Amino acid sequence: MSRFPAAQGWSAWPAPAKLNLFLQIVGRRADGYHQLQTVFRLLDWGDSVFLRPRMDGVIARVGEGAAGVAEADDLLVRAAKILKNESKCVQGVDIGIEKRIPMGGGFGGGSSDAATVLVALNRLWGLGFDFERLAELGLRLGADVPVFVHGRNAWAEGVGERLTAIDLPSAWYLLASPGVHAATAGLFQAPDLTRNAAPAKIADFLSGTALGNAFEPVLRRREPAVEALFEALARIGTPRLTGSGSGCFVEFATRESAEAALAALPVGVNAWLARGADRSPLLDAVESFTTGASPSG
Ligand SMILES: C[C@](O)(CO)[C@H](O)COP(=O)(O)OP(=O)(O)OC[C@H]1O[C@@H](n2ccc(N)nc2=O)[C@H](O)[C@@H]1O
Ligand SMILES: Nc1ncnc2c1ncn2[C@@H]1O[C@H](COP(=O)(O)OP(=O)(O)OP(=O)(O)O)[C@@H](O)[C@H]1O
Repeated sequence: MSRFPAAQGWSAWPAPAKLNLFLQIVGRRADGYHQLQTVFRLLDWGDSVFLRPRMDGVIARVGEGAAGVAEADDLLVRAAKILKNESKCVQGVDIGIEKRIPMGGGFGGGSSDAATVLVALNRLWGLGFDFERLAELGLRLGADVPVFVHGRNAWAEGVGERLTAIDLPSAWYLLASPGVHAATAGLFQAPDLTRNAAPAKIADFLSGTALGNAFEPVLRRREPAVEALFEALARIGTPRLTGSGSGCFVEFATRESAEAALAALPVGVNAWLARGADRSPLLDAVESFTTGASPSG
């Protein structure tokens, strides 16, 4: 039984993971942030966020939360606080999480959790903020939050907030984690990171000429566990890095081919499968909530 049952007022909301199918750095802003070009692919797999509005105005985390993350630092809690401050809403909320997305893996878990809180609480508190406004608030919490708010696969520029929705073919992914935490801020500072790539176009990605990840060579040099994972995955396909790592993935056209690859991996590789989404499952949950049906709890 769920620790957050619908009978006790909880509603359940998906927080999908993402992959960066392509990532390069084309410049730097005056404030030091790097300007990227990337392709975000949303997955039909991720964390589950549980929300229960409360009338006393208190925002509280219930249960364990993300491992090792203090309540005040938790992106779930920070997202709810930002929304409350901006809206002057008098309500509060209890927040629970079932974490599945490994932290620091480049799968965007913390950012997606935050986006789900913004989008779902906007409904539950009846605020009526549009997605643009929610994405702007989300950007204050992290560069990857806006794409999760909009919920569409996207070509992204700027720091990841200038989004152009794109359609991607259906695909299955073998995801793998080497178990090392890649600190995003540290990797952006790496001296051997290529920061001046020639800008690509969406067509370069779609035709398959732009598929690399600028962090991949840096992380493979720094982390023997990442290099070892790449070598293991090369036996079953073409491994790629997501985000600033350390998570890796291999793309397959069908579920059957992904399953066969998973079965062929050496024992000890921490890998699992996920389907690429056409759009975020969060959008479906929000739309069914609007039409009067309660999301599953
Ligand atoms: C690597 C990606 O995951 C690709 O999707 C994102 O660009 C990273 O996004 P994120 O994890 O949300 O990162 P943030 O929490 O916003 O930033 C962490 C730190 O990384 C550095 N940072 C981040 C994004 C960016 N475009 N340039 C940077 O230099 C900054 O020092 C920042 O303080
Ligand atoms: N609810 C949360 N879930 C996960 N991490 C959180 C959360 N709240 C705060 N954090 C912090 O954010 C850090 C990054 O976590 P996250 O899972 O988003 O990493 P990531 O997948 O590498 O992100 P990205 O792909 O956006 O770079 C964690 O190490 C943790 O300290």
